[in-house]
Order: sequence, then structure tokens, then C-alpha cells
Amino acid sequence: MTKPLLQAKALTCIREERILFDELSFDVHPGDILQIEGPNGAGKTSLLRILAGLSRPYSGSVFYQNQLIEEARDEYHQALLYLGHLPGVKSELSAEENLNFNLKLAGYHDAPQREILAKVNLTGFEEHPAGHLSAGQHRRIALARLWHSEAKIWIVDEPLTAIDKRGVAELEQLFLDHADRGGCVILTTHQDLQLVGNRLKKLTLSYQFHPEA
Ligand SMILES: Nc1ncnc2c1ncn2[C@@H]1O[C@H](COP(=O)(O)OP(=O)(O)OP(=O)(O)O)[C@@H](O)[C@H]1O
Repeated sequence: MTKPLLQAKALTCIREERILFDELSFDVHPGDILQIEGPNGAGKTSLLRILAGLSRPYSGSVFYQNQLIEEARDEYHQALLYLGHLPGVKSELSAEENLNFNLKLAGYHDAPQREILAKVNLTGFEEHPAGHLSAGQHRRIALARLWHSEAKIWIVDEPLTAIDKRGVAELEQLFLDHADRGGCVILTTHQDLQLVGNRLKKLTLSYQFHPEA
């Protein structure tokens, strides 16, 4: 059995006096594709943000290769690609400028941007302001980074929203390839994944309603 890349240990998250999850523990290994599922408001995004080190749990810890993520900040930052559910794309910049900005931020200075944009089907739209593109094209700009990433751990929030059928199949294949290379993917989606299918592990969060005492 391979050593886990990421471990959640006894994570509890409370938002506005509601317990979203309580003492949640799980391991993510190289090769895993883990779908966090559950109804709106169940806490999927909150969990992803905690795993990415962007917010703190009420209690519990996240470990990257046996080290607390707070204590392995630099290594973890190198190993992680987090794409939140808001694409992080600036409307006034072109598709290519946005990608260029995101890649440079991630430390990639000589990435083949046009090739990457071609992979997400944005050939011909490279110089269009992102704000003039469709919702799916907008999201594809953010997702393009996945096609040029050396990060082992991908945490992606709702990557399939607004993406067409072919795009979904391409993304699923990308996730499979990444997992086959020893990476892992943790994602949320309300869609059924067709290609990833039996490779998929699932973690279900339920919406817990706590009426006032
Ligand atoms: N920073 C915050 N401050 C206060 N409450 C928050 C915060 N972030 C999230 N919440 C609340 O936590 C709950 C869970 O939100 P979260 O976004 O994690 O759910 P989700 O499962 O991702 O939902 P969806 O499927 O709609 O994206 C919601 O009720 C939300 O209002």
C-alpha cells in the first residue's frame, strides 16, 4: 500500500453555529480520484478550502506526507493546485493574458500558452477579453492550468460546471492520466462522472439541519 499524500484527521467544521462535518477522517493516496458529494450547503467547498490550507477547521488537522500542512507550507504549496469554484479569471484580460498571469503566479515562465489554450478548445479566442466569452469558455481559461501543472495534488471545486459533454470527457481523461502518473484529484461536482467511473472514490457530506434549541 502506498503512503497517503494527504490525510484529513478528525476535521470538524462549524459555520454560523451549524456543524458541517464532525471528526471527519480520510486518506488520499497517489492514484486516487476522490469526489466530495452532498447537497448544496453541505460543506463541500468548506472542506476543500480546509484541505488546501485556505481556511482552518474548528478542530482537526490536515497532513501532507505525514507533516502538518502548516508546518510544510512551502512543500505543500509546490505540491498543490487548487482551483476554486469562482474561476479566478479577470474579465478585462484576454484568455491568453489570464493564463499567462496564472501560470507565472504558479512559477511557470515558459509555458506553451497557445498549445494549452488549444487543449481547452480556445483556439481563435486567445485575444478575446474573458468578459466577452461564454460561461463555459470563461471556466475553460481557469481549467487550462490543469494541462500544465506539475502539482501532485489537484483540489478542484466544481470543475465541470458550464462545461460541455466533450469538455467533461476531456477533463475526466486528464484526471485519469494525472492519477495514473501518481497524482491525486479531489473534486466536487453534482454531475455523474462517466469515464472515471469505477476509479472514483466518494465521500458524501450530508446537510445537517440544527434547529435552534
Ligand atoms: N466564510 C464563511 N462564513 C460563514 N458561513 C460560511 C462561510 N463559508 C461557508 N459558509 C456556510 O457554510 C455552509 C456550507 O457552505 P459550502 O460552500 O461549503 O457548501 P457546499 O456543499 O460547497 O455547497 P454548494 O453545493 O452549494 O456549492 C453554507 O451554509 C454557507 O453559508
